[in-house]
Amino acid sequence: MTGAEDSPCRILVMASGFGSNFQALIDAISTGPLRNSRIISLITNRRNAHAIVRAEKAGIPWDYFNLISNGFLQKGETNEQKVAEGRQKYDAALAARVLSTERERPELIVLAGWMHVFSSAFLEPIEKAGIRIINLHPALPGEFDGAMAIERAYEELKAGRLTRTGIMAHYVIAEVDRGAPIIVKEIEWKGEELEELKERIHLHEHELIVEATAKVAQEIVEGRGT
Ligand SMILES: Nc1nc2c(c(=O)[nH]1)N[C@@H](CN(C=O)c1ccc(C(=O)N[C@@H](CCC(=O)O)C(=O)O)cc1)CN2
Ligand SMILES: NCC(=O)N[C@@H]1O[C@H](COP(=O)([O-])[O-])[C@@H](O)[C@H]1O
Repeated sequence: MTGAEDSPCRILVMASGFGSNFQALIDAISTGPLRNSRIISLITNRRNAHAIVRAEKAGIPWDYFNLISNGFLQKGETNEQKVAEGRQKYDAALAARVLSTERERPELIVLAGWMHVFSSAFLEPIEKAGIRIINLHPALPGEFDGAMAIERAYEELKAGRLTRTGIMAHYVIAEVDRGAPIIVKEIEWKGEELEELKERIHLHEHELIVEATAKVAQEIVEGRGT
């Protein structure tokens, strides 16, 4: 890489859990497939997320920012209006945190097991700043949107209503898991139990998230200044 036009794509990863896909991205930067990128930071909404340990081992700055712990919603609140208001305020504050002039600004946000549904309060300011958001989802387009996708697919496979499931990386829009697909991979069921299927799916996910992130990062790097 020579000038600013060839500097690595600045990536912010958001993860809520074990972080094996985050680790796949970290490893891909050092081993080559993601050499066009740099992970500038991790944001997690779960203090016990193992993704934090991975960030610390990799020397990647991380933030913990939680809907309840950071005071946007009372624990156990059931009033729908209060919950909606709290989520909107959290989302707006999270966007402000991402866009703060006190931190390096990302060009791409990768959701790697981020378990919080964004409202427009996050999506709009991020889109206005020209930052793309992509998400890894363990299902095929239009199937099993939302959380627990693999478990729900497994029930359909066992019932004989499906013979395959799949995974995808997609752009993030307000409608959950309905953004334009970037890469889609079908995964045939081999008759295995749920945990074995999950393990096999996760291995495919680790490849797909790197491939999709590298593809979008390259488009960003090549599109700078155009
Ligand atoms: N507006 C969007 N937000 C998010 C998207 C998206 O496509 N549009 N993708 C998700 C990731 N995701 C599936 O890929 C997903 C994650 C979590 C949930 C969910 O129901 N979350 C619950 C809380 C669940 C929990 O804390 O365990 C919630 O937010 O209330 C659905 C889909 C990321 N965000
Ligand atoms: N709807 C979003 C969703 O279900 N994402 C899923 O969370 C897991 C994160 O694993 P990880 O923490 O080991 O990367 C992955 O299976 C990913 O597809």
